Amino acid sequence: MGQRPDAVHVRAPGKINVYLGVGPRHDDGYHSLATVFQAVSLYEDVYASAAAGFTLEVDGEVDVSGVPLDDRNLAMRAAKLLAQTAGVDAGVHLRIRKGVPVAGGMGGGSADAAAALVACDALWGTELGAHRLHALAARLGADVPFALHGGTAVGAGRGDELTPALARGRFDWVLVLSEQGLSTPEVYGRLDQLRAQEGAVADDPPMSLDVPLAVLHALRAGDARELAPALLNDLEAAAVIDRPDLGATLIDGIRFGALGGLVSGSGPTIALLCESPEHARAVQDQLLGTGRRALHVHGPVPGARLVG
Ligand SMILES: C[C@](O)(CO)[C@H](O)COP(=O)(O)OP(=O)(O)OC[C@H]1O[C@@H](n2ccc(N)nc2=O)[C@H](O)[C@@H]1O
Ligand SMILES: Nc1ncnc2c1ncn2[C@@H]1O[C@H](COP(=O)(O)OP(=O)(O)OP(=O)(O)O)[C@@H](O)[C@H]1O
Repeated sequence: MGQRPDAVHVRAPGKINVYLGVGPRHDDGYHSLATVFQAVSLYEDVYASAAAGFTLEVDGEVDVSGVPLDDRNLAMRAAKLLAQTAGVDAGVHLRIRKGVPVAGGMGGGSADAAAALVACDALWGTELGAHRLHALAARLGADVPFALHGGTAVGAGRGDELTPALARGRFDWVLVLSEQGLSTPEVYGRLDQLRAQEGAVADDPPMSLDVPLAVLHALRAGDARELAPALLNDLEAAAVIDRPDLGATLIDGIRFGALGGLVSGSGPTIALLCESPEHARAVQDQLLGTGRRALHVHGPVPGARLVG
């Protein structure tokens, strides 16, 4: 056991799926993925302090009314899973300050879970190490390992089998937020329906599930112009069917000069790729002018980290 602080602060990022290829659905309800995550500069801050039991409070810069405060909360589940696994006989009070939109397709809850793992590991001095923390993260949700990892990474399997991707420089994104969130399982379910309607049948040859070389090359080159035409999200049609306004936002983003754009993860956040910070601010201003909520972020940024 290492030194035990009374309180710790961990920061974890939201993410964009720069590429999201969705393969077949398996019997466990999960789909095989070929995805590229990029962690962006929109953060969840988790403050953990020593306590007898397990308690939680949530506030933030985004609407937090949809966030559960009981055992359904991913951060709470992360703390309890770590305590159980490491045989810790202590509690924690977690305060989550959310900067990532709730149910926005940017992995905010997953970032909370990753941050809670790192925070409780430090608070309790369990020193589990990166490998075992990753294994716990994967049990909490498909996006949680990436929130620990951060940077830019290729995700296979459920999205939890990660390989770091080389990415040079920085990429500037404008995010357009929605007031109403989308449910991740419902969006995956809608994609299955669309595919069934298109006549895809169970004994079709397996879909090819690889991240295109064009995506990896553009990231390696740090070239937003090269990356823009390669952005793709197989969940986009399923998200846009329920939310036609997202299609209009994408069109406006391109009309205002973004190099390209896509729905982030299961949506409804839209991510628009820009060439430079100045370019992103110009696109952001135009979107703000239409009354939309638009933020300028950049990636890649690190995964869940102790602050201070
Ligand atoms: C859309 C993405 O954000 C893209 O990174 C993720 O695939 C979703 O990751 P997540 O929210 O961490 O997902 P989980 O909490 O593990 O699963 C929620 C639900 O999403 C669907 N799901 C998730 C991941 C995956 N590879 N296939 C799926 O079909 C399943 O219906 C699952 O029950
Ligand atoms: N710590 C948490 N923060 C936010 N939502 C949480 C949390 N724990 C559980 N939830 C539940 O999970 C749902 C989706 O949360 P989240 O904000 O992570 O969505 P998301 O960013 O779309 O997820 P992903 O991109 O990983 O699919 C919420 O509507 C809420 O009911």
